Amino acid sequence: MLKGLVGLVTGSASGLGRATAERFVKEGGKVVICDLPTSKGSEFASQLGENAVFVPTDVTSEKDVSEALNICKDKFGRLDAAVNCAGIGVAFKTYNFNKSLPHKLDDFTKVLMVNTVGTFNVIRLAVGVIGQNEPNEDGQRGVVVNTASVAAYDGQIGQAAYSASKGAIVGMTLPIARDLASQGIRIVTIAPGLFDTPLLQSLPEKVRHFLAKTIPFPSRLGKPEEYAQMVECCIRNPLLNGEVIRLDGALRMMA
Ligand SMILES: NC(=O)C1=CN([C@@H]2O[C@H](COP(=O)(O)OP(=O)(O)OC[C@H]3O[C@@H](n4cnc5c(N)ncnc54)[C@H](O)[C@@H]3O)[C@@H](O)[C@H]2O)C=CC1
Ligand SMILES: C[C@]12CC(=O)[C@H]3[C@@H](CCC4=CC(=O)CC[C@@]43C)[C@@H]1CC[C@@H]2C(=O)C=O
Repeated sequence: MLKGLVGLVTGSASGLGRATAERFVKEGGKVVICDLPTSKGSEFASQLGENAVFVPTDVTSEKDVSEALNICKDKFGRLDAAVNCAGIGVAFKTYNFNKSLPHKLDDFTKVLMVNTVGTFNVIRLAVGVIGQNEPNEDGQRGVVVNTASVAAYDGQIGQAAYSASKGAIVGMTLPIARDLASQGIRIVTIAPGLFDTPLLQSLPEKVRHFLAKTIPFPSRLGKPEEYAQMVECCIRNPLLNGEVIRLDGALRMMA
C-alpha cells in the first residue's frame, strides 16, 4: 500500500516510470508525473485523475525540477518519495574502425547528462522537500529510488556511455545514503535487466525474442508492473538503504 504517500516520478510518461506512477495512484497515493514537454505525460495524468499531475520537466534543468517540486508541495502538500526513471541510451562503439570514426563526445556527454546528472539533480533538490516532513516513529522522513541498469555491471558492445552513466548511479548510492542518514531519508537503486518498455519495443521482434531467451528464469522480458512492485518494496521496507538491487531473472548480459 502507498496510501497517503506523495511520489514524484521522472520519466513517467512511458515504460517503467509510467507503471510506477500508475501504481502510486492505484495503491492510494498521489503522484507528480515529470517528463519532457514533448511526452504524453499530460494525457496520462488526465487518465489517472485528480491524484496525479503532469509537470513538463527536463531532469537536467534546475529550474524545471524546482518548479515540479513547488507544484508538488502546492497541490499535494508534501513529498515522500522521489523516483528517478528518466533515462536515454545510445549504441555506438568507442571507435568504429571500419569508418575510422570515434564515438561522438556529444553523444557520450548527453547520455551522462540525462542519466547521471539528471538523476543527481532530482535527488539533490527533492531531498530538500522530503526533509521538511515530520519523521515517523522510526525517524524516517522519506525515500529516493533510482534506476540504474544491469549494464552498469555487464555493459555490452556499444554501451560505453550508457554503462558509464548507470555505473555512476550505482556509485553514488552509498555516499548519498550516508549524506542523508542524519535526516532519516533512505536511498535505494534498482538495476533492471530487460523490461518490455518502449525502449526495447523499438527492437525487431526477433531480437527481443533472442534477448528474452538469454534470461535464465523467467525467460521473458520483465513487465513494467514488476519494476513498479519493486519500487513499492523499496519505499515500504525501512531497512533497505544504500543498496543496489538487481531485478533481472539472473541475467548476465553477454558481450
Ligand atoms: N527497459 C529496460 O529494459 C531497461 C530500462 N532501464 C532504465 O529504466 C529507465 C526507464 O526506461 P524505460 O521505461 O524502459 O524507457 P522509456 O523510453 O519507455 O521511458 C523513459 C522516459 O524518460 C523520459 N526522458 C528522457 N529524457 C528525459 C529528460 N531529460 N527529462 C525528463 N524525462 C526524460 C522519456 O521522455 C521517457 O518518457 C531508464 O533510466 C532506463 O535506462 C534500465 C535497464 C533496462
Ligand atoms: C536497454 C538497454 C540499453 C539501451 O539503451 C539500448 C537497449 C538496446 C537497444 C538500444 C539501441 C539503441 O540504438 C539505443 C540504446 C538501446 C535503446 C539495451 C538493451 C538492454 C540495455 C539495458 O539497460 C539493460 O539493462
